[in-house]
Amino acid sequence: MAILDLKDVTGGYSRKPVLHEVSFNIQKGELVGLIGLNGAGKSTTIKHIIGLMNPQGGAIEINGVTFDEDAEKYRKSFSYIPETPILYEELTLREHLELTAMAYGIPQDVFEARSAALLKEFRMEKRLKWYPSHFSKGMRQKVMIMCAFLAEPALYIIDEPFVGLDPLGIRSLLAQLTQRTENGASVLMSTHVLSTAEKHCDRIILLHEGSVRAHGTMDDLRKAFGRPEASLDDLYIAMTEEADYEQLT
Ligand SMILES: Nc1ncnc2c1ncn2[C@@H]1O[C@H](COP(=O)(O)OP(=O)(O)OP(=O)(O)O)[C@@H](O)[C@H]1O
Repeated sequence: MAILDLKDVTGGYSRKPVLHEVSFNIQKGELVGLIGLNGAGKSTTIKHIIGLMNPQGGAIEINGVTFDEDAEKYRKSFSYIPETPILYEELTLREHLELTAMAYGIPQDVFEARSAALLKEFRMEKRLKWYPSHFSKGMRQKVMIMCAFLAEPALYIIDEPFVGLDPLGIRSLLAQLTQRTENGASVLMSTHVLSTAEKHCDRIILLHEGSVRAHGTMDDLRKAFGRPEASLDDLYIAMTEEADYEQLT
């Protein structure tokens, strides 16, 4: 059974859909990249998956359950790292972590062990008593990442994680993702950093104007585009040029 399964998802902010019958799935242990131009519909897809928006058509299942069938079970099956960190200005870093542990019902001893490891990995041990107003952009993002990783759910949903992080932060994030997928967790990650996506993703979904244009492993995509040597960068550009050409004809 797929951990995440989207079937013909149509949806948007008004009657006019932004997503057109989007279908893909993610299996256990897979890291899948969601790639597309600005405005292609990546964040909108993610908002539907996390239950923030309701599909106008089609269905989304996480671990075999839709949001409407069992919202609590659905929510506890994933962690979400948003593109723009959302923090509580009146809570310290430690309190953010504690609140997350409470929300996911993580026992105190497990919480202590997991948070200590994450604080070390993301070099934030000395910031436990800090409030978000004192954090840099990258530090704010690290708080969100650490909170998401505390829970150890079946699925991580990550919206453009690389932009605000320094190279050590990126390395730590990728190390955590690798370790977690090796342990059977699944990841959906949207990003514009195509070289990283190409190197680390098991499969790629190319989204264009709200539709899935192509999906599969790098080899599948190279075959689909008839470009055996192409990088993801090349394929991405080919996809947009092809789409522009279709619009002209
Ligand atoms: N809150 C909103 N209200 C109305 N339309 C929106 C809203 N957010 C996004 N859209 C529209 O939905 C479409 C898809 O946007 P979305 O944010 O999903 O793209 P994206 O692929 O995540 O882009 P980016 O790479 O720029 O983050 C765009 O046409 C955008 O204008």
